[in-house]
Amino acid sequence: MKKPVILINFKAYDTSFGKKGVEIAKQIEKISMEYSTEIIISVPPTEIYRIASEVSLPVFAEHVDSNSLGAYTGSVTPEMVKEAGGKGTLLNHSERRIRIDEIAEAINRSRKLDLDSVVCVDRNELVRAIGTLKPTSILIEPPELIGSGISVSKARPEVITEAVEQIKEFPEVMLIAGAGITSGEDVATAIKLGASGIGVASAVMKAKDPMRVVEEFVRSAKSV
Ligand SMILES: O=C(CO)COP(=O)(O)O
Repeated sequence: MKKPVILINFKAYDTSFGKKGVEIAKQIEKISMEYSTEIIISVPPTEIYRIASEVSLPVFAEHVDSNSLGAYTGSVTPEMVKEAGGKGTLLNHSERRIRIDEIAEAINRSRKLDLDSVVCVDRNELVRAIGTLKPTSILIEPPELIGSGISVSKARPEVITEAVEQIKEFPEVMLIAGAGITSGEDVATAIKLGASGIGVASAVMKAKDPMRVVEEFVRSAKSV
């Protein structure tokens, strides 16, 4: 993962899959190329293969299961994500919590497969505990701000600065921040507060013109 990290989490909006999902991914790819900036997208499991085949962006899973291969109906494992063309995974998103032992197992399996792992945490108290597991990155997101349009950068800047302090114990782990990011200013502020980048969903996936929004985010991230 390269700084500034811009991670767009597709979630499960009506724009997140099928033709619309591919269309948004292609628009994001255009901006990524134009500004020579890596943009990571995390997409639903059904879309990993299709989107990874259509664009050159790093495609992440929004979640993986940590069970081994075998008789586990419905599971999506790191091995499957890798084979589908994925480059990494989100873990423990507020909308998809998993246990700490599952997080540890998923990080280790991902690492062995050369997949990046981004572990979401909802509060500062978890940064150290997750940091010891050495994921590629920790994404801190106060849940009450997710999807609110009120950004963590403006409403809870101390969450970012505290997490940035705590992550210093783990120099190989990046700290990114998200929840309610809607403007270029929100992106720039998060980075100025010490984050290595941002995670975002609704401001892009629900936008009339997602390309314009992504362009504003990338410009702001690069301007810091
Ligand atoms: O959950 C998020 C990204 O993982 C943030 O969501 P919003 O950008 O919609 O607040």
